Amino acid sequence: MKIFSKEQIYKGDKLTAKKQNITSTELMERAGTQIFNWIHQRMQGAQVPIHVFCGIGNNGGDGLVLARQLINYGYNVHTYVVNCSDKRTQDFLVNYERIKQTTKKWPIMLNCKADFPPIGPDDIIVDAVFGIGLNRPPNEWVKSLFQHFRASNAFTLAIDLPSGLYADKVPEDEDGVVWANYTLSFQSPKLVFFLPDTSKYTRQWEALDIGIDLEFLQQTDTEVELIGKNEMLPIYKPREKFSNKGTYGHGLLIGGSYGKIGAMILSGRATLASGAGLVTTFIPKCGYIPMQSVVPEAMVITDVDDEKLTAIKFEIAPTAIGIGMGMGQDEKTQTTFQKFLKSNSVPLVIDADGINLLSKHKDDLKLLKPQTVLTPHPKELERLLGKWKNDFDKLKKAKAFSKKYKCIIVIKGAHTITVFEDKLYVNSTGNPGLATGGTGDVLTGIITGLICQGYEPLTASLFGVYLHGKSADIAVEDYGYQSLTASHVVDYVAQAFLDLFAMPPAQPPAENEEENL
Ligand SMILES: NC(=O)C1=CN([C@@H]2O[C@H](COP(=O)(O)OP(=O)(O)OC[C@H]3O[C@@H](n4cnc5c(N)ncnc54)[C@H](OP(=O)(O)O)[C@@H]3O)[C@@H](O)[C@H]2O)[C@H](O)CC1
Ligand SMILES: [K+]
Repeated sequence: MKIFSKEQIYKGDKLTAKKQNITSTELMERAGTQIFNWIHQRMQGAQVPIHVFCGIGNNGGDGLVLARQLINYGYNVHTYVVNCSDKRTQDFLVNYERIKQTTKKWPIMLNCKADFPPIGPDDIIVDAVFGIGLNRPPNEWVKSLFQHFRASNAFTLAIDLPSGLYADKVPEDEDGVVWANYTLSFQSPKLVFFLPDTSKYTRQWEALDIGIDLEFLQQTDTEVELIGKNEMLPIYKPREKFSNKGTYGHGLLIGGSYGKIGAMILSGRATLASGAGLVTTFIPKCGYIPMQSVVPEAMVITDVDDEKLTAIKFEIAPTAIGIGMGMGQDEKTQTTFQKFLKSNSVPLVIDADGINLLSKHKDDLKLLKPQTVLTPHPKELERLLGKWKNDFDKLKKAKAFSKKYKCIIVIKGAHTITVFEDKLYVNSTGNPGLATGGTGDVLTGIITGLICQGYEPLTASLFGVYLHGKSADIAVEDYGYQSLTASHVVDYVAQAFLDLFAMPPAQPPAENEEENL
């Protein structure tokens, strides 16, 4: 799913009105009606007090459309105008008139703290104060209003995005933002829903289709894309009938050190589970017996050293290599890693200590071949890029780094973001159960296995991240967040593949349909 910038959203609105020969007021009516339908479907007329707080722009206009429709359907509605500026947009004014003609209970003007209404914990707040038009921090009294929302503990539904949250930067003061339970966003979600600094402002979100011009949606290239099943299904490569293990590539995993052979076992198992034809692991001697015993499918080449890697040498011709898992940062390991980078021409995934060694010896970064995949967690990324001011700064630095070294950066996190040059791919699968040792080793194994099967490194990264998160999402149903381990994630990769083709559960026939059976 594309994630549009706010400039693109404004452009899409204009174009839609023009092409569909409708006014912007009609588009607002559509937007407000979609929100109304969403609420009405869930509330079915329940008389819970609904407080609709409208700003003075088009987000406020959406709120007024919603409030009018709720009133028409007999809901218990209280409408407020948060009078934070003397300006009014045209469509706000149209809908302000319309609501005044609908009910004698006119919207209440809020001008200062003394005007705030009481809000009960079982009431509902609709936040339509600011949308994508926010361009400066809210006034002090408006901030207090947002804190009043939060203190009420009422369910808060934000329209388009939580007020006080910018579409494209991190707010300075978290008290100046609405903390929403749910956000109904028009046409596509906003990037801020997925970033560690800003995702806390909405627990859940949903995108509502307001009929923006299809051609515009299809043809506009966005900087950000949300990756889900719909994006992954078309790239899936089916297994051929007349194929053999050679068809699906030979994955080589290099890493491990005394006490960290488990990382390599997990990676090895994951490379196999993702479909590689053959897997070889290159590990220190101490790992030979455990690896052969636990992963009988994998072949093993050992270093001359018992406990660490000192001389990476092999005579096989791998299709893809994953390196760095549990590898340690010994000086001798650094020397052989650098030598390896100089001579290697096989597609490469670098993880963990591989990344740490690159961060310590930044000159080695120029040895990376184009489309090398790096899979850092936030600390490893910081070592690589230096400190950042906030998430937008982090992404800017990551894009510059990716362009400089032509590499793919998989920034691991609650929503893993894969960065390649100027593009950002936000993953939609995964859960907090993945916050446990070894899951990163599994991810590296999966991505390496996918490259072995002919997926381009970028596609393999996106698909690998998606499958890894999906495995965890399925596994968590059986193991719960606390007990989920990296081994479970490997065990459930199969389910993640199968889920790509799972049919949605059949709906029971509607009553009148049943009669016709
Ligand atoms: N396709 C769609 O997504 C549609 C979205 N709609 C809704 O429209 C809003 C965007 O509406 P807009 O009027 O552009 O912006 P806002 O409502 O967010 O803000 C209105 C104006 O408020 C001023 N402003 C900005 N920051 C502050 C502040 N801190 N304090 C006071 N006032 C502020 C600013 O104007 P200025 O001239 O004063 O700078 C804003 O322009 C979108 O989010 C959707 O909800 C459409 O209804 C349908 C299509
Ligand atoms: K809002």
